[in-house]
Amino acid sequence: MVAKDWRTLDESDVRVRPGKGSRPRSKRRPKHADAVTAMVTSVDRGRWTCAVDGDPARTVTAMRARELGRTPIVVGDSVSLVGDTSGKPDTLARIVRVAERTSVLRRTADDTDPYERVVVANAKQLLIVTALADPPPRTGFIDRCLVACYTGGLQPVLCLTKADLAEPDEIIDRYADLDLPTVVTRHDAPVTELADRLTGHVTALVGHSGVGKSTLVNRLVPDAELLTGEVSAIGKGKHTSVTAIALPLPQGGWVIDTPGIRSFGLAHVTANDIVTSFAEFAEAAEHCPPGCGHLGPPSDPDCALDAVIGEGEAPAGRLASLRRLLASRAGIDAG
Ligand SMILES: Nc1nc2c(ncn2[C@@H]2O[C@H](COP(=O)(O)OP(=O)(O)OP(=O)(O)O)[C@@H](O)[C@H]2O)c(=O)[nH]1
Ligand SMILES: [Zn+2]
Repeated sequence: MVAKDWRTLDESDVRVRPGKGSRPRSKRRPKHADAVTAMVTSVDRGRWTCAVDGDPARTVTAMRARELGRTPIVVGDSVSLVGDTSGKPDTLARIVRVAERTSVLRRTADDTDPYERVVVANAKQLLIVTALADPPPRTGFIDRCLVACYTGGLQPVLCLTKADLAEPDEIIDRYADLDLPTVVTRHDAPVTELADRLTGHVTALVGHSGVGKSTLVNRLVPDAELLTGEVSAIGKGKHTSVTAIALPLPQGGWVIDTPGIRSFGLAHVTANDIVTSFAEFAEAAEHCPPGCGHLGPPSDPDCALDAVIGEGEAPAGRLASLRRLLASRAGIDAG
């Protein structure tokens, strides 16, 4: 992946306040020299649960310090805490700083919220959970998740569940040109391969209802139901839907479940943002006409990406895959 300036991804609200992400925060640091670092594991209106030093055994409830104003703080954020960081019952620490994010996932805007807010920060990977049958795979969903990964700075991993019901070959072939790591699971076989891929990392999980995501989470995280239940109970019945929660893996690392997320927001993503993630095409795209959608003829007849294939610098399937992703984004724009 081509290096990007992730500072510009700091804001969850992409439609307004576009310049705020570059405001230096370092000024405040000396004031809180005694702060401890923690990872946000869940959010509930005005209260953030944080794992000190990323240790799931040391959780602290915190509020946002006044000086941060309305700075968004989401699951996965790395924060600095001051005040009572003991984590004892009825204590409250203060979040005084949010570190620059290394990756972001945004949820789509909807009727209740016109902005594509960041819901997960700093995840290294996104596990895209798709059933091979019952429900059948939705490739459009996978494609949009891939775009969210490539433009948000995450490594996508495809997880194909219910392999006892259907063969994975067709879907694996479809993504062959994207070098997409793929894990195939079934409820009657161990999840060792998947666990190995997740251990030691922070991985967000996404999948449609019924694909077997909860089944997987419960096998990967022994106390998952308990942990998720506790968080959901906090804001019950008060317009609160848990959109993300980090659950600790027994051998280290975290999975961030996203129960409230049906799709990721891509309205801010441009065709060029996607092409930039494909190193072999990024340079050629600079020779395209202004505003090129890179889809090739007939909509973009002068697109320079075809020349890369003509010169044998990339396989045709790779460009076809890239264009499928571009089309999936365009589909989002069309509503
Ligand atoms: N045949 C088969 N069924 C499975 C497998 N994994 C899960 N299921 C079943 O699929 C159904 C849905 O599984 P869940 O884990 O609840 O799916 P989910 O994606 O969490 O769905 P929601 O809870 O609605 O979000 C359940 O009836 C599971 O028993 C599998 O590998 N093979
Ligand atoms: Zn082009």
